[in-house]
Formats: sequence, C-alpha cells, structure tokens
Amino acid sequence: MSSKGPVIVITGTPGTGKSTHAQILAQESPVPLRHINVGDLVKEKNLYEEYDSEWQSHIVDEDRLLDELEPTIEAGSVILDWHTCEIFPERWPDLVVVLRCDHTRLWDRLEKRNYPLKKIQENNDAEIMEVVIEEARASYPNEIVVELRSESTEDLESNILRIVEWITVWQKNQTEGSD
Ligand SMILES: Nc1ncnc2c1ncn2[C@@H]1O[C@H](COP(=O)(O)OP(=O)(O)O)[C@@H](O)[C@H]1O
Repeated sequence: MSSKGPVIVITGTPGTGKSTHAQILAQESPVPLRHINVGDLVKEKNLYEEYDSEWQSHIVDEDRLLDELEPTIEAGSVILDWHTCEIFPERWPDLVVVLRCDHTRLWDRLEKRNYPLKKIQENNDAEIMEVVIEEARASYPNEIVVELRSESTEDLESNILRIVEWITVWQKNQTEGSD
C-alpha cells in the first residue's frame, strides 16, 4: 500500500481564505499533510526576481520555485497554498480547491491588511472577473477542480468537512488500486 498522501492545491484571490483553510485542513486531515504557504516560501528562500514596491509584491522566479517544490511534491502529502495555480504542472495536484468570496466582503478583508488601494482594487477586480477559477479550469482536468464559497464560518466548516471526506475516499481508492 502506498503511504503517500494527496497533493491538494488551495487557491483563490488573496483574502478568500486559503491559509485559514489550509491550516485547519492540515490539523483535521485523516492523513498527515504538510501545509506550504507558497508566498512565505518565496520570501524565505528568496525565490523572486525583484520586489515591486509600488504593488508591494514579489515578482516570483517561477523556475526556481518549481525546482524548490518538486521533491516535496514527489513525496506527496502536501497542501499548496497560493493565489495562483497555473504554474504548477498538470501532473502535480490530485485536487485543486478554488475559494470564492463576495467582492464587498473581500474588499473589507483586504482593507484590514492595509494593502494599498490599487492592490485592493486589482484583487477585487480579479475576483469579480473569476480570474483564478478560469485559470484553474484551463490548467487542470475539470473533475479535480472544485469551487467553494468562503464567506462565513459555516462555509469554512463545511468546506473542511468536504475536503476531509474527499481525502478519505482518495486514500481508500489508492489502497484498493495498489492491492
Ligand atoms: N470562510 C471564512 N469566513 C470568515 N472569515 C474568513 C473566511 N475565510 C477567511 N476569512 C478571514 O479572511 C481573512 C483572510 O483569510 P486568509 O486565510 O488569510 O486568506 P488568504 O490566505 O486567501 O489570503 C482572515 O482574517 C480570515 O480570518
């Protein structure tokens, strides 16, 4: 039997709740999963080409990021938490969760982060224009892409339950597949 757990990508516009979901999922998952906050990893390992002070964001060196992640992904049992997903190779994820949030609520969340106004606007527009979900659908098979609302604590709880259930079934399928 394979002891390798799934690779789950949790993506969505900044502020939709990726890290909140990933942290809770790492605790509640029936198989141990390592939560990788990709934005933090980029900063820790200097995996960026430059820092754009106007937008207060790092321009990521995608090749170095993928090289850094590759061995961890190969080992499995990972939650990748990032606001974009299209750079990850199609073979990497077993599940891609795209979190969605009403844009007025998202605006409030981003304002609390003290983002510059143009960064709040840019992210808000991206949420309205469904940028991340379209990117996910264009990059991965439809059956592994799941869109979940993340507006309330009830949403958060039911999303975690759904993902935990998915992991249980995935794990069972893996075990049966290797018999
Ligand atoms: N489903 C939810 N219900 C209520 N608050 C949420 C929910 N998801 C996220 N939040 C809140 O929104 C803010 C941003 O969440 P966070 O997980 O940091 O987002 P992201 O990782 O996508 O940038 C946090 O204050 C978090 O507590």
